[in-house]
Amino acid sequence: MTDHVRTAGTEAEAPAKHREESHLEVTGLTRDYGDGGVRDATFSVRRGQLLTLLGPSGCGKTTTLRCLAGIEVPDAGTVRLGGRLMTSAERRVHLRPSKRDIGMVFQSYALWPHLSVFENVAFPLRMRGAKTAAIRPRVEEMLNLVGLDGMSGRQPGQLSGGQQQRVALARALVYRPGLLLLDEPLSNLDAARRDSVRRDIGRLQRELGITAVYVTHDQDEAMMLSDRIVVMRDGRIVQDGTPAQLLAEPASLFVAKLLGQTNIIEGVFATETTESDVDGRVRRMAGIDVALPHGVTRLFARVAGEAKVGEPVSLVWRPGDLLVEEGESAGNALPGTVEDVRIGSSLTDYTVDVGVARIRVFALGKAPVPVGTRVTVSCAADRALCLSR
Ligand SMILES: Nc1ncnc2c1ncn2[C@@H]1O[C@H](COP(=O)(O)OP(=O)(O)OP(=O)(O)O)[C@@H](O)[C@H]1O
Repeated sequence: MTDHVRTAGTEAEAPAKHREESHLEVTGLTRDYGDGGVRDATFSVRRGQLLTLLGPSGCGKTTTLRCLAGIEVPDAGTVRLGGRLMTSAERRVHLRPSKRDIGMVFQSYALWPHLSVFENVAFPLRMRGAKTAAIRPRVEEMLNLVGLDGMSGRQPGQLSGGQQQRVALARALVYRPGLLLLDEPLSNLDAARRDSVRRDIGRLQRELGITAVYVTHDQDEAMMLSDRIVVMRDGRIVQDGTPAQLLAEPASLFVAKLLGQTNIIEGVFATETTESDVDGRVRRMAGIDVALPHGVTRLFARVAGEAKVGEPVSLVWRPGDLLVEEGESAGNALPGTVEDVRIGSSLTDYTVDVGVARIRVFALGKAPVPVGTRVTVSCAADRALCLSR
């Protein structure tokens, strides 16, 4: 599934073509705090792409980012940016953060409160000795790009959280760094501002062609922004791929659950068949026996990860893939009773009690099925997943 480069050798051994493709290469990165940190992380990011480190709190995302920034010194591994060695624990190479050509955006904005918006954004240019005449147009261009033209004279305290984060973004990008690092930049914002700042980050990163590493525990942010996602758990990388690959082929239940709302139905992997998809790839399909109150029913799903016949497995149905119909229904379906209906602006959110589980369904239907109705919930077999428990 990986289309990125894993380079195990030294800089001299890394093939030139690979170095060209991978703008950032991280190999065997380890920072051991005893009880936490990051272990043996290997991943790479192509030029102009955005990679997200996704995982629950404490899984090592920030530690990894700090090692990339040079704020943290790893115990083992290498970090190479644009072919240049930033860190090699083995060779005792460790470039200071200011020597790395990296821009950073933090959850806390980290603006200088006593400086104006203009001076905050101008700061990295002044640090690098830019001429005063060159500073004004660059700062104004950046403020324009983040939608803050006309606010350059204000102090950070006179701005909303979203505006402050835009200033931080402008400051990080004003000297066009080779790499942009973002650590949970939306966490302090309310839902509406989060959405608009997220869009701006995506647009700017694409328009400026910046290579970026983004840290979050929010799967929606990761799915919407990323070219690739690296999933972390307990300090280790457990899977990486494009958002579509991870959704379609999660390697474990942990990854499937992390990537969004899931309904889990327990069963036993009873039969296996294979079928070819439209691209001619052979897929494993499982028949899963689920024990309902009135007997066993067999449901079908694509096999993801390492699940094997005879094992207890989890059948994963995603709420957006399901259909609720009144009465009986043939196919890959479970009977149940509508327990709750929430009508949202674009979706109806059902909870259906199927005896062995409560199933959430996000449906587009305009005339919702009322609470108490006997229904069937169905899922196309190629949308359902069979994963080891
Ligand atoms: N300076 C440190 N000293 C000791 N342990 C640390 C230090 N920094 C982080 N840790 C531990 O390392 C683990 C990973 O921390 P890290 O901040 O990288 O996680 P995270 O995935 O970014 O979490 P969050 O989403 O909560 O920010 C945690 O168990 C944390 O307690």
